[in-house]
Amino acid sequence: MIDNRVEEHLTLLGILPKSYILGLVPLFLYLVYKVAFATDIPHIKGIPEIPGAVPIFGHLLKLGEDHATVCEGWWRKYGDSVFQIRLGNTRAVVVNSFEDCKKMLLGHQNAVIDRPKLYTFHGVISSTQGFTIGSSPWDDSCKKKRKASGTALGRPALRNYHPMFDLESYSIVRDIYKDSKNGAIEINVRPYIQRYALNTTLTLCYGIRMDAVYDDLLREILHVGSAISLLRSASENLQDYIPALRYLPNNEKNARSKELRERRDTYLNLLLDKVRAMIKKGTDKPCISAAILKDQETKLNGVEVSSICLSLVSGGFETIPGTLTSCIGSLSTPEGQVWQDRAYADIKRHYPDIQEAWTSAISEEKVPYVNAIIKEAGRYYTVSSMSLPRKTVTEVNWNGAIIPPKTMILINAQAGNHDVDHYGENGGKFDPERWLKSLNPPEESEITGLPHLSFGAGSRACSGQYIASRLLYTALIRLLSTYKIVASENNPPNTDYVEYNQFKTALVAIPRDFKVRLIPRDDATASECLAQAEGRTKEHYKE
Ligand code: HEM
Repeated sequence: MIDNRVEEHLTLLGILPKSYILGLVPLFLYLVYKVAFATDIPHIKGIPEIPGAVPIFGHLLKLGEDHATVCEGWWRKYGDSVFQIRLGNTRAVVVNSFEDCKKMLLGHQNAVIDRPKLYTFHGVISSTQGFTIGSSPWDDSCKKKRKASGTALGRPALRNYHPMFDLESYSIVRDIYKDSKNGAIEINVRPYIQRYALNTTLTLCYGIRMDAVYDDLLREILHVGSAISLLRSASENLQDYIPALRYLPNNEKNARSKELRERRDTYLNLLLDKVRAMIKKGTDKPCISAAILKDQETKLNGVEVSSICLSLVSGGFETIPGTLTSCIGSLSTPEGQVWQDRAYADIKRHYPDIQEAWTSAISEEKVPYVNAIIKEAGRYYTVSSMSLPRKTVTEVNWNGAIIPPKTMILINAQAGNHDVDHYGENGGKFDPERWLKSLNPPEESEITGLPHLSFGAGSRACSGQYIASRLLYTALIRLLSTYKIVASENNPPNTDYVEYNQFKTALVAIPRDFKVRLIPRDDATASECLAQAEGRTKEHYKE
């Protein structure tokens, strides 16, 4: 209400006539309503909205830091697997059960092919190197980038990478053998796996790798990448959904984003410069950036090349370590000793000579028990718990309710992956044997369709899923055939599918640190496997 004295004042001053001021009141109230309650997409009829949204923030405060777990709780509390929420000024549809996630991603794959643009990530962090593929809206440029990455990461391309799988997985065992004094000292396996994942994508993109686990450039890339992943979640970035916050003085989010952007630009430019220099000297290795830089006919521009390399580097360096480290955590528990023994017996069944297991692991994924462990690790530890957000390009008719174009769709992969209606009563437990139809001998169940939601599905599914499976497989075969892995008594792993993650706000989970003790299975064979791998890789990579 406008106070009478203010009205008189303004009227007396001759600024506004009284009737005019009264006329402005509804406009003012409308504007207040608009700012406090309005969303990009109006309420969607026929899809329940979670109660308790507050002005301006909507459900953001209720969602807290761990959106996947809170949404899973809402699904169970209110009984609707699909519901709408308000993230500040943005309306989003959240999908929770396995069947509904599958139906949204596969049944409506053309309609949900787009990705939303967010202020902090797209507007500030990505303003120089372009968007990663996983964050690019669906347009011609994204199509070209997805095609190029699909070629580099597809199943047929894997055979070109055998020497790289050999070298990088050998390096894990070589260094943990050395640093743990062949099992005498407990170690944290994550840094070795981080180097494994990062070296793989750096080799693919730039033909460059770092041999030391604590190499400065390697650690800088990992540090900046993780810090950026923290800036991509809704709970960290209220300014993405409440635009007024962007204009606060001393905006720390923007300052931090710019600092990280500069640090990322520095190493991406350095890597590309190294490739240019190698091309000039004729010493460049086969890799994506050299191929594109040398190919004058290429249809990709400079920003697109950077974006592809950035997508591959950031696509793998946290997802692989998150999955593999947590998987090793579960295998190292007392219960996990049985799984390890069965996996070892299955490796020996297929490869009575362990050296053959080492050499074959780079080119074929033949051991059913190890495949079962990999599927279960992917499902149980849903490292990207809310997947990557999607946006509708056309209407989606969801059981009669019309979800309009441009609506944000959030796939709660964590909820779908632990859905007891799909995976049975023990859906909340880590159990590799759920993927086997027989144990003696282990035989994989035939899966038609989607085993789990961790790689997404449909039109924007993970481009790196085949290479990811091979990386997990090769490393596990070599580790499990060399060591029995036992959890540290003082620093054991947290194997809860929510609590294993130390940063709930990050886009990709970062497992809490833990240590394991490694008990050598057969010293003589391990030394022989390492010596042979060293010989092979030296021969292959000699200048
Ligand atoms: C365990 C390992 C991995 C997991 C759990 C994972 C998970 C995901 C998820 C959930 C998505 C979004 C899918 C969707 O919207 O339906 C995605 C997209 C993507 N991933 Fe992965 N990823 C992994 C490894 C990798 C690797 C190793 C690479 C590259 C070397 C990679 C490259 C990509 C790319 C380029 C996209 C974007 C696809 C698009 O938007 O069109 N990923 N990944």
